[in-house]
Parts: sequence; C-alpha cells; structure tokens
Amino acid sequence: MTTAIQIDHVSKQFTLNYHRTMKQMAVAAAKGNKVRDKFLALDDVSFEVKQGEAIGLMGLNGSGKSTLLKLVQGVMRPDGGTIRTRGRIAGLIATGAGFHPQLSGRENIFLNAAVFGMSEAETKRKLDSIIDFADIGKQIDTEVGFYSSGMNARLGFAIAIHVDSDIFLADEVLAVGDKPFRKKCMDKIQEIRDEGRTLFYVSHSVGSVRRACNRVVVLEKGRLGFDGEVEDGIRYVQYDSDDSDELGDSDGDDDLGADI
Ligand SMILES: Nc1ncnc2c1ncn2[C@@H]1O[C@H](COP(=O)(O)OP(=O)(O)OP(=O)(O)O)[C@@H](O)[C@H]1O
Repeated sequence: MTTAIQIDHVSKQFTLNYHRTMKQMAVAAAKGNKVRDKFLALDDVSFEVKQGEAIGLMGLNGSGKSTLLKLVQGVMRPDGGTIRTRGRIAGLIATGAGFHPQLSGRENIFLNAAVFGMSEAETKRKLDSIIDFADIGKQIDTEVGFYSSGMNARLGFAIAIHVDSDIFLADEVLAVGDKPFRKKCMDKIQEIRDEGRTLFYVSHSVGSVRRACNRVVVLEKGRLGFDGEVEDGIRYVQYDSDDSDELGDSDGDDDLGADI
C-alpha cells in the first residue's frame, strides 16, 4: 500500500507570553519574573499512514491533535522533523476558518473552494449540491459573520466534502452540528472511506471513532502515546464507552452518527 502521510520525528514549539503589554513585560522583567516560556506542543512524533487508512486521533485537551492536523494540512510548519503527504488534502479543521465574515455564504463557497484548489467552473457545477448539503435555508445569502457556529460548520463541511481530495482531515468541529447533521456527516465520512481515501479524524467521541476509523493514534502531552487497534486505543485513553450523555446523545443509543 502507498504511504499517504509520513510523519517523521516532528516537533512543534509554541511560546507562552505571560503578559500582554510592553509595560507589564517591563515590570515583570524588572522584578526578575519570567516574561515568556516555550513549550513543545508536539514532541518527536513519528508514524506513517497508508492510503485508505482511517486514523482516529485521540487524546486529552491540549495534547497536540489540532496542531498535528494543521501541520499535515500545511497551514503550519514543524520546528523539527518532516511531514510528507501524497495527494490533495481537504477537510475541516476549524469552523469558519477561511470564511470572510462580510461575504454571504454563497460568495464564501467560491472563496473557500478556491482555497482548496477548485476552479470556478467546478464550484459552479457543485454549487447546488454544496448548498443542499449545508441546508441552512435562505441564510446562504446572508453575511457569514452572523452565522451560528453550527451553521459555520455546516457550510465548511459541505464545501470540504465536495473537494476531490485524497486525504480528508476532520477535526471535532463536527461536534457543534445538530444530531441530524452529524449523522449526515458520518455517512459522508463513511463514503470517503469506501472510496479508499485516507481519513484523519480528531475526536473525543468513542462512538464515532469506532464507526469511522480502523486505527487509533493517541497523543499525550505532545508525544505519541499509542498507535494501534481501535478498541485498544479507546481502552488506552480510558474514555468510558458509555459516554453518550456527556456527548449530548440523550437517547443513549450508540448509532455512532449521533455520537460525535
Ligand atoms: N498558535 C499557538 N500559540 C501558542 N500555543 C498554541 C498555539 N496553538 C496551540 N497551542 C497550544 O498547544 C497545545 C496543543 O494544542 P492543540 O490545539 O493542538 O490541542 P488538542 O489536542 O487539539 O486539544 P483539544 O482536544 O482541546 O482540541 C495547547 O497547550 C495549546 O494551548
């Protein structure tokens, strides 16, 4: 099988600034207090993803999952190591990312699709289908700046799934969608898998990882903690498999689409 993503000894360092103004910094420095600190959000992470694999990226808040996705997408560069990807990448990492708040949803479809490398003709061809999937009614022609976070996610996801990509990245932004929409997204993610495309899916939800993924990678404070079978990975993160209440799946079923 061909390698889709090669992550080799990757690290990413961020700076924590303890003070916001020059004055605060000067006072802190004069008192001998620390003004800033550096920390590793990703620390020597290595693994390989084969084409067609569906990786569930799990781990506690702040463990580095979104940072890793951003590096894979190429919107950030690693400070150490290398990331190689094969093929076109699409996906939804942050709701509303790349949207212009003063443009309408319809106008933003063209803008966002262009960022993903879609031509105007391709976008026009897919426009009705994108609008149909987003299903936000007349508000498709109002300013995106007034959209709710769920509407942002709907539009962003609708555009991303219409890009003919080889690698699909999905952060837990789907969590802001309502239950019918989450179900629709999970069905689409299943289609992506059936087509043999590579999936990189960040989630805290056991149900959706079980349904969507065939391998789990767990990050722990920026380091690779686990890489292997889905059930073993879920056990490793020690998420209670009966997590439906916390996840808002009030009927308690584990139909997975609802359990994102
Ligand atoms: N641009 C940035 N500048 C400084 N620190 C950052 C930046 N981006 C992320 N971080 C920090 O890096 C760490 C990892 O963040 P990241 O968003 O990758 O975690 P995560 O595993 O996706 O968390 P969550 O489950 O909460 O979404 C956190 O401590 C976060 O505050």
